[in-house]
Amino acid sequence: MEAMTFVLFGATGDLAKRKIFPALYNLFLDKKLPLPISIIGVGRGELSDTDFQKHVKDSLKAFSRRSLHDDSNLEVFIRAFRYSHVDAIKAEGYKGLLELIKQREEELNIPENRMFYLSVAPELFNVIASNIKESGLGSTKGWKRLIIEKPFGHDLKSAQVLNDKLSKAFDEEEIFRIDHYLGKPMVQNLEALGFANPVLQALWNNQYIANVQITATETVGVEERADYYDKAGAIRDMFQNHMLQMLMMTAMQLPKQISAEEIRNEKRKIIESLRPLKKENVMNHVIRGQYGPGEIQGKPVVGYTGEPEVAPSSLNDTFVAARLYVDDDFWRGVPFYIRTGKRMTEKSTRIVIEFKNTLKDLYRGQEEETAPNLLVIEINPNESVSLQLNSKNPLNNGKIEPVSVDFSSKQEDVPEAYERLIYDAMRGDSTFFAHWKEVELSWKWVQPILEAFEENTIPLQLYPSGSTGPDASRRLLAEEGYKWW
Ligand SMILES: NC(=O)C1=CN([C@@H]2O[C@H](COP(=O)(O)OP(=O)(O)OC[C@H]3O[C@@H](n4cnc5c(N)ncnc54)[C@H](OP(=O)(O)O)[C@@H]3O)[C@@H](O)[C@H]2O)C=CC1
Ligand SMILES: O=C1O[C@H](COP(=O)(O)O)[C@@H](O)[C@H](O)[C@H]1O
Repeated sequence: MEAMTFVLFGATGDLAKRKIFPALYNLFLDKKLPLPISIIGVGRGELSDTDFQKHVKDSLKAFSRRSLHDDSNLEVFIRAFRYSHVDAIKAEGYKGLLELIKQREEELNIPENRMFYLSVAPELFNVIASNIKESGLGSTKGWKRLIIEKPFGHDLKSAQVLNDKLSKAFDEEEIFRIDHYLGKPMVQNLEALGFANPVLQALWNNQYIANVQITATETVGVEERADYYDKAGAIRDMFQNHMLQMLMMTAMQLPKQISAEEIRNEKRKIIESLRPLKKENVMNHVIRGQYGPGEIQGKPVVGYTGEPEVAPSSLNDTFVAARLYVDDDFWRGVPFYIRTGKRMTEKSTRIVIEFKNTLKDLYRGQEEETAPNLLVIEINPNESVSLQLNSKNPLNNGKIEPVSVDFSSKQEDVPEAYERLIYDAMRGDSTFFAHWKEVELSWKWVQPILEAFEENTIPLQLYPSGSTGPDASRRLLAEEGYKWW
């Protein structure tokens, strides 16, 4: 991998501390960081390089997946860090930043390859990108790349405006839009599951699959993020990005070759084939929920509107379930059910493929009913792939019962999503980053839902904290004779 300068805007922030520094450090330990490397943190606070290096070290102590005990390497890693005190919205500060970048490039004898990571509030994305361009930071003899965090826009229009502005400073292939779900090992594994197994490949269509269920539930509530979350809701926070990305990854077809471009093309075809929703139809396909008071792990918790900094009258969605259809030749007629919510019974991200139960009638009249075959892909916190089959149980009078065959072994010490994604961006591999077209089409698809929620034309279903969500979400599946797995 080529040597580079890694400029981190928002270096004193929460994400940098919890995810980005630990990711860089673990890449360093795995010898996946190009050395020497120049890492420059940017923030408005007045920190010396030594203060900043201490801040990085403290973050690693608190959040690295590998401990720092007896780590003689640590000092080598920490010495790569410098700090630049810049108000990123003011153009004048960039002169000093450029000088520091150049000085370090010379000292370390590294080429002008520059990675700019914007771990700052989204309102700053376009002003920083434009300042990078105008100040000459982006005029390099090597390459330049931009990593940006979510949220990418607040709706279709704002996302388009933001993209237009970013594209004045960076080309599409230079922009790496992080969706951390695409860095999860099991989401990345979807590609191999579908493409490297002819058995599954043959069954991956509407002839054999009855429905697909994609779930991401959490036990946590809004935490300290009410300011952002109350304007975003589950629809923008999880559904428009992570959930639709998982849908695309699950439904895409085998590309002609495995490359970033081909895979992203296949994903795009899926989002293009999603049956559009009309605003007046949203209530038939989408459930909007909000958590009320309840219990999480035996402890009482307040409802959403009782959370600090949430207005008592807030109608914000903390739960969304929806039924979608991919109207292409492979998936026509197969419902995709998606649900995501906070303050639910368990933390679980999983994809369940329910196969058609074509042999159900064979056992009718014998007081037995076969369960459908299920392919269960556990993404978080467990990582596993299992297949539910039917088999006679000799310990129960030979009755047919579902058995689960597990194909995975728990891997210890797996790199975290941020490690994988930062490593990919450093190599220039954009396979697991969201292309602008995917983002735009996702916003386009959810836009009628945003409007229906805004206009309050669909009921807000309250569910108790610690439950599996509103009853209406179960009815959504029951209408077609299914249930959530
Ligand atoms: N935290 C998380 O778990 C997640 C965060 N994200 C996204 O990541 C981004 C960062 O989030 P997070 O770290 O939580 O935010 P924080 O508020 O914790 O940090 C913001 C950072 O931006 C810096 N900053 C703010 N204004 C300026 C400015 N004018 N010039 C230079 N630096 C500035 C702050 O430094 P200073 O005050 O010193 O200037 C601080 O380092 C956001 O886009 C967020 O949506 C996405 C997923 C999860
Ligand atoms: O992006 C986000 O994701 C987290 C859930 O991520 P996970 O990796 O723990 O499944 C969610 O809590 C947060 O609200 C959202 O912004």
